[in-house]
Amino acid sequence: MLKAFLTAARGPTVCLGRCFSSEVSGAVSKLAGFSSPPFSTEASLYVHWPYCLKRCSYCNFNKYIPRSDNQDVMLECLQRETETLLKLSQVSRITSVFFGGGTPSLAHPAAIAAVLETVARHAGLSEEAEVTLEVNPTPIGSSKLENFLHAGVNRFSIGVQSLRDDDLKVLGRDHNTQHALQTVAEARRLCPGRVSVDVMFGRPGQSVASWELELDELLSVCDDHVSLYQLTLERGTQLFSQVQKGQLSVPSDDITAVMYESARRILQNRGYLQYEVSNFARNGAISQHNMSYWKASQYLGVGPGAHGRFVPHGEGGVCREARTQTLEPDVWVREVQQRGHGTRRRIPLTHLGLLEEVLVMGLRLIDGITHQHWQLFSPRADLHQILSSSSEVQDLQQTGLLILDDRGLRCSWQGLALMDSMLPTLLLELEAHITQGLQQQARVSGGPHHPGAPAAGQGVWRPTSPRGSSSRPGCPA
Ligand SMILES: C[S@@+](CC[C@H](N)C(=O)[O-])C[C@H]1O[C@@H](n2cnc3c(N)ncnc32)[C@H](O)[C@@H]1O
Ligand SMILES: C[S@@+](CC[C@H](N)C(=O)[O-])C[C@H]1O[C@@H](n2cnc3c(N)ncnc32)[C@H](O)[C@@H]1O
Ligand code: SF4
Repeated sequence: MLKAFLTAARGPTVCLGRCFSSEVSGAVSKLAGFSSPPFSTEASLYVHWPYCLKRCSYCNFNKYIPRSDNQDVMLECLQRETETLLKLSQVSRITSVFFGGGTPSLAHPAAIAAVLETVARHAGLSEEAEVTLEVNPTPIGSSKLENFLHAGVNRFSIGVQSLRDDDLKVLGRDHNTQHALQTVAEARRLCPGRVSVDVMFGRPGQSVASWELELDELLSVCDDHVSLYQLTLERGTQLFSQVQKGQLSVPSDDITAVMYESARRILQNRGYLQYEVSNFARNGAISQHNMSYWKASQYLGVGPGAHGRFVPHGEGGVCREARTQTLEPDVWVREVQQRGHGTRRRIPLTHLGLLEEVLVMGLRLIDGITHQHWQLFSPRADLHQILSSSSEVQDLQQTGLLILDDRGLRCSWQGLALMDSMLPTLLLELEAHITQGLQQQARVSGGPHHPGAPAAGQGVWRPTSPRGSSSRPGCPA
């Protein structure tokens, strides 16, 4: 199963404030193969709320326990950074907004409303745009749901994680099963058809039989969207050291593979169609925002540690950049107050880097990557040209794990669970094809690559190493 998180390569960090003029970047693009993604004035927006009431034992996301109430200053800075990034990207329409964290349900509903107003003031935000808020199912979170709805939220993503009190304790959650059930029921009352639940499997002490029973219980109370994540032991977390010391044990890879397969079957039997490695929906309730990641669309990331991918048209940029905001909230606040944004890392994506993202993210989808979609990013080389002549790719097709046909490239049902092991082959073929093209181009134009430009594959975002099996969220955290 895929560990399909994207992680930053330890490539060169682009100096903040440096910008390419269109003319220079155009010339560099030609020789170094920088990306010119399809021109778009649209983007989705991710907003990170970095605070939690307590640390869950397994979590290594960017979150902090607040030392004091600084909601006012956080709000001011989130608004200011949203404004800055909207101007910089020249995006005129935001297609979806996702408030994630951390625990964004700790924010005042008025803060959520104010961020949405900022978006609407500086770019279009249509009435129909999906606006998701992650909710921790504590009594505090659920009592505010109605206010969040009035603030403009129209989709709730609830971190249920488990319906077993003992397991919730081991995970260090600050809710119990009763709280989770109440929150899901209240969210469904307010937002029918637009409630998602996150649940984790592969937890300490879990068996296949107990997991199947628990999932069945969850499906009888939940709404139309389920995200299923395999618990990943993250270095530096309490759970990691408990397992290292032998105080707790987690199911083996073979067992978690069986858990994943049985969950896929149970969800399918209950009418939830799998549309991505970790995501299942009934009645077409797929997550539009996450879809923008898997389709490699532009997105802005606002708040500490948020990630974005966009072309900074506002300063004459022509290639897409992978951007990360400063992680630590106090430092991020200072930076936003001083210069309007807390962007810490800017990495211009090469043509190869962009295509790698299209491939890695797109293959997570059950429908994979269509030829039309690929062509938007790679008008000159289609998927057949890049992959068909490779004997390794042919082997993957013959074993029934990978499909490359008139529709495009995708994993089979069986292949989706093994995508991690297929990616290196596909990425190598892609790299070889693009590098060959660049070498030919350099020979024709009679010169080496521009000295200041990263070579193809350098300073780009790469998939994590193909180890182990995991269905942790395919989102850019
Ligand atoms: C980062 S949390 C933020 C939402 C919210 N604070 C919560 O915990 O419900 C988003 C989701 O990531 C998933 N997640 C976090 N840490 C994980 C881990 N170590 N392994 C697998 N999934 C994880 C959980 O399912 C969680 O609902
Ligand atoms: C784990 S996913 C869960 C999504 C949920 N299952 C759903 O369908 O709505 C959400 C988490 O990923 C992380 N995340 C998503 N988009 C991000 C971005 N652009 N930058 C940084 N973190 C992001 C955040 O920690 C967020 O809590
Ligand atoms: S899992 Fe959610 S609530 Fe728990 S520490 Fe991580 S972000 Fe906070």
